[in-house]
Amino acid sequence: MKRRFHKMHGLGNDFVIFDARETPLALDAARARAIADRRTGIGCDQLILIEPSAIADMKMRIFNADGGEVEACGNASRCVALLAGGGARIETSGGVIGAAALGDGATIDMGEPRFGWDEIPLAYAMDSSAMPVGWEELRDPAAVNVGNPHIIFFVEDADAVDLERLGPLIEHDPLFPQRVNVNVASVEDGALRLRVWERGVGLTRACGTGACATAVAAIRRQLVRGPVEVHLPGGTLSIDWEPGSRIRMTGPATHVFTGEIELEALA
Ligand SMILES: N[C@@H](CCC[C@H](N)C(=O)O)C(=O)O
Repeated sequence: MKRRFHKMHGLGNDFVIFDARETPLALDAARARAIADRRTGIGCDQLILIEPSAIADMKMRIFNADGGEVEACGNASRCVALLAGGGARIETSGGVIGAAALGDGATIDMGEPRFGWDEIPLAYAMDSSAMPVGWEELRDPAAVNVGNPHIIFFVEDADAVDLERLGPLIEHDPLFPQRVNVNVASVEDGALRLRVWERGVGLTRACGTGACATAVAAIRRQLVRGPVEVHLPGGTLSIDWEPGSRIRMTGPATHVFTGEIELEALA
């Protein structure tokens, strides 16, 4: 049977989105990998499955290109908000988030960040706001869970970091029992320049949860004040947060095309 999908992106972080609210769709890791494969499948950074929810307007399930199911995706949340139109409460395995579509983008209430070492999670106890660890020139990071786990390094020049080499080393370090998304950021004129090595994908054009985690870590260190603009290779997000409150992320979402795929032909 052919299934309809939407190809969408948020700042170049791209998705294949299936609406499975009426007709269930079985997606395992092998099938997710086959669809995400840019040579033989449709190609995307993440696969998104919209399902019915008992506690919100809909449920969003997220699969990385490596087939692993994960808890949160900021850029996909804006795309799903655009598809839903208007406002929606979206259940994810990282928590319920609130979405409001606005023209060609959306504002998302991404919930409260978590800082406990066991909430990130880290393998052993330490202060997640100033971690006494380092990998080559990347030192003194902070870790934040915004539904999914992130580590953030503040550096002089984010563009100068060899993230393609260091990203996978850090992602797979035993300090992170669930692996981790790796962010390198520099402060520029009260804004943040950010590059992200995403867990289960690699370098992406943008990462919404990475922008949220980095803004929160930078505000906690008093490097910037919210709302802060976060400049990623694919474009800019605005992130607002103050200690004790929920994170708000605003940015664009783009519908590229609607297609059909014969799932049985894959994997
Ligand atoms: N691209 C996303 C994050 C997707 C999940 C991430 N790779 C993880 O494994 O946690 C975003 O925009 O937030």
